[in-house]
Amino acid sequence: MGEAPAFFVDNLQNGFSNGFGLKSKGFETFTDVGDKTFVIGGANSDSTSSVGIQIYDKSTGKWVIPTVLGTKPKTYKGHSAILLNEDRIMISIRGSTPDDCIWFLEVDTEYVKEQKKDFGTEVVAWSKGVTGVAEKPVVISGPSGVGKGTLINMLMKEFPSMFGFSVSHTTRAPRGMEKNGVHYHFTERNVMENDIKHGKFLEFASVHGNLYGTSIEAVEAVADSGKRCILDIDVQGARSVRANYLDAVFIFICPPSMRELEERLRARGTETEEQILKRLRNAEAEIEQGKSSGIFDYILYNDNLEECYENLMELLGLGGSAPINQKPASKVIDPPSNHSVSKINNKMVINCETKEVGNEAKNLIILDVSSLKGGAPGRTRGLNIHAIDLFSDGLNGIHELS
Ligand SMILES: Nc1nc2c(ncn2[C@@H]2O[C@H](COP(=O)(O)OP(=O)(O)O)[C@@H](O)[C@H]2O)c(=O)[nH]1
Ligand SMILES: Nc1ncnc2c1ncn2[C@@H]1O[C@H](COP(=O)(O)OP(=O)(O)O)[C@@H](O)[C@H]1O
Repeated sequence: MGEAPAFFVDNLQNGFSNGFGLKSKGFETFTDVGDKTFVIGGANSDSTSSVGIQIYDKSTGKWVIPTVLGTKPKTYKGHSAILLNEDRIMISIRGSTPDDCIWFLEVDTEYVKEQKKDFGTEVVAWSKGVTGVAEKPVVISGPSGVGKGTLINMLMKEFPSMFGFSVSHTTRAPRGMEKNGVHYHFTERNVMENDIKHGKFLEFASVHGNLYGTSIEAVEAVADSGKRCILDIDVQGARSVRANYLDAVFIFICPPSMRELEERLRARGTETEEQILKRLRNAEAEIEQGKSSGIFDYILYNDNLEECYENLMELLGLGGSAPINQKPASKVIDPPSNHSVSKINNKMVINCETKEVGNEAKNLIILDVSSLKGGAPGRTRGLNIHAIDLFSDGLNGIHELS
């Protein structure tokens, strides 16, 4: 049995009385979850404004402005909204770019419940909906000077369409050849601390006296491009990723000896004597933890560089003549400005009216949401999408998009 459309944004236009004494500006949707009503949009009638969110608590009769986490939709020209699994609202953005049209606003998921405890406020969290499921990221750790960067560069050079580097944020100063946004996002400590507070980082750590961290966006942007993400992070960061987040392959790179490590660090010539000594002092503890903490799935010794690289490729499934299974970038859909959303069992139906010259077509986009993975603070992956064209003479065809 089908269910009635949950909400059509068009119903609210032209001063529709919303029952809350709130003057509609034409872009809001109202979604009930328990005794709360989530009012999405309408913060600003400017067509390019970002989506505002307010919560009406029916039990207290009060309005609440929640803490909003995650990356929001880039553009906002109105939307349709529908409740999914009682804990998130699926939102399709009108006339947006194809990679930016399906979003989820989590309102009562496990992640949101945890964040509510931390913030002591109402919390909602955005995550972008994408098709496909990303390959496991690769976390590479090891002491300074062991050769992590060298190995990662070799991998990225040989398989440029397969791997993408997670560009970390750091408060340390750039080295001579380092480019902002390529090697690191070089940033001020107060800016980074504020972003950490607002849940934008997957992990962060203080290393050799500076703050380093992986933003959620850095990892997700690589996955969105259909590539496998490589993270070069310290042991503390690897521990956090292991504990909090994702299924990844964890690799620790060990030097053949402390003496060799020192020689490599000095030969690299990028640090002052004081910085080299600090890195060497920290290296002993890092190696100790890397070998014994149970964080890492593999330990590789980087004595001979070529051999170590071969071993790295082997454990990433690239050894010998292994085929390179390049996954296509996630496909997403593009609902036109004139659309609405409804729900039939566990399928979401986006109903699009399109007027082509000499041809009036109705296009249904069916989203199967039964195997969603992930969610805030990253992406909601695994959307299964089918498009159905209905022309005036009936069902014309079904196109599977993913
Ligand atoms: N936790 C964490 N560590 C990072 C991150 N980015 C880099 N690091 C680690 O910070 C340490 C210092 O990195 P860097 O200043 O580039 O010096 P290098 O290791 O001597 O090349 C290394 O152990 C990196 O793996 C990050 O985003 N998070
Ligand atoms: N197996 C190896 N043998 C000799 N030198 C190496 C080896 N691996 C890396 N190096 C050199 O050691 C220095 C440190 O390597 P780098 O990749 O910058 O380390 P990390 O990123 O772990 O700090 C670089 O000058 C690099 O060319």
